[in-house]
Amino acid sequence: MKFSNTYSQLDGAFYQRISPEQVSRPQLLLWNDELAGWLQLTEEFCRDRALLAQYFSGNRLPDGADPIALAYAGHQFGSFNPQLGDGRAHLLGEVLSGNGQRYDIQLKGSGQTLFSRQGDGKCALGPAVREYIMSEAMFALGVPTSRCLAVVATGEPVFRETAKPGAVVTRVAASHIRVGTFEYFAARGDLGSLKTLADFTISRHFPDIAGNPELDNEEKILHLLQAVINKQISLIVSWLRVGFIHGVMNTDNTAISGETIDFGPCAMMGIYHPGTVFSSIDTRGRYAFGNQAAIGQWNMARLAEALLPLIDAVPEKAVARAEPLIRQFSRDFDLAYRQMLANKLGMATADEQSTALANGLLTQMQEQELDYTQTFARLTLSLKDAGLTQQLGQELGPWYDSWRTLLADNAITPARAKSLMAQNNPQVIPRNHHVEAILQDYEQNGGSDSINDFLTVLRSPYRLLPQTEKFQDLPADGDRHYRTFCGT
Ligand SMILES: Nc1ncnc2c1ncn2[C@@H]1O[C@H](COP(=O)(O)OP(=O)(O)OP(=O)(O)O)[C@@H](O)[C@H]1O
Ligand SMILES: [Mg+2]
Repeated sequence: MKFSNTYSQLDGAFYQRISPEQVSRPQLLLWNDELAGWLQLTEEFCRDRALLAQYFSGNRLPDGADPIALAYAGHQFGSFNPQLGDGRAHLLGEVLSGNGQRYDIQLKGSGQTLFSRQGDGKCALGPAVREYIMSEAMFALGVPTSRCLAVVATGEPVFRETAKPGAVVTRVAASHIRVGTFEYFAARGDLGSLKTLADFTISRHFPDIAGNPELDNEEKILHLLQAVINKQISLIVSWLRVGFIHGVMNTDNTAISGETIDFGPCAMMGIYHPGTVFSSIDTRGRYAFGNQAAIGQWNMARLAEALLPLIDAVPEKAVARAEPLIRQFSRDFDLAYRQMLANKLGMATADEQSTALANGLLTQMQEQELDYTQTFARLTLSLKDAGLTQQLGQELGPWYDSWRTLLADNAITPARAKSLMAQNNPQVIPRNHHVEAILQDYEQNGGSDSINDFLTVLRSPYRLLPQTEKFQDLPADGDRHYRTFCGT
């Protein structure tokens, strides 16, 4: 593993330098070969599973690692907490992929840090495996996301309501800079660090801004804000495309890189309803499926606020420059969202008719309590299947005919529509009941026979494999009783 660390070269205000805690009996449960290859880890490094268990439990540091726990703040359910930070995570360092992209390698569940507050610094096995499964599924679905390289069981219990087996999960992300990282320095009035962070972020994630000689320093900050907003818009539109509910879109869980991060209470929507919430602590539905765009905008407003001192020394002037970008979020989101829905219905561009048609379908899905993924998947297949055409014609009534008519009116052949739809409508999502069954196996038996089959299916979400059917049945209760937890 060849580290090339940059964040740990920043000054001590940004992190605590601290090693992971030792664990007693590390055992490598999951190892992501494909990701290891992408990160250019050598075969020799990956061969010895006992050694990998030592490295990715935190027991032994790979050469060149420089472990740190990052400082950050964040708005949690709307309330500001000035001091969060990695309370159970250690960033080992950064590595470069074959195409020169830089990735953080971070252990989570690896022990207490300065930022642990009341927490034990640990992670239970269930949430670690959930993070692995969900992030692999999201990656295969084409959604920007952090990924997992390994899950190592620690051989030690962690105490939640009851004793549970413990684990360390290794996360790989373009960086771990969060909206909350900016808020941390802004709230302290530490403008020097805020500026350092902005420069670091621009050169790491948005080199085009850094290298643009036409921009002065203040304009660079505005461009940074716009670039982060654009990434959030694409991210949330992809979540909505596949029916993903993040569940805890706090600003400390909003990565500047535009990747999905923190899979704690996330879930997939089955039956379409914009009000769908599974997280047990989200009692008011702040992070409901259909609220995610508005929350994305709210989070970007918090980022803008944190950046204000770098935009203009006079607060009113800074606000006047940043505010239009936040306002524009809704319009840009709406455009991207309508485009995504048009694509899901086989049309390359959105117009009033495609939007009206899509809204009609969503309303009908809500009223008839239809499964979101299955409905779009069946519509896709129906373009080449007369039996399914007839079935859907009956189930969806006049809507189905008006869809086919609109395609025909726009001279879109069924074959062309199908090929676009097949790229936008997954046949497979990580269904909540299957994810839970596997997590239960891990918690009770230390492993699961079916995880490899499940991962194989999840890694080809746009194709039906022989094993697919086994994992795509709908939950008996329509997930009406399903609840998720933060996993802390
Ligand atoms: N068991 C724990 N011990 C110490 N700190 C914890 C623990 N669980 C969560 N925290 C801290 O509480 C805050 C919010 O937790 P949250 O569940 O959003 O994050 P997380 O799942 O630990 O990490 P991440 O956002 O990096 O995926 C973070 O500062 C996190 O480090
Ligand atoms: Mg978090």
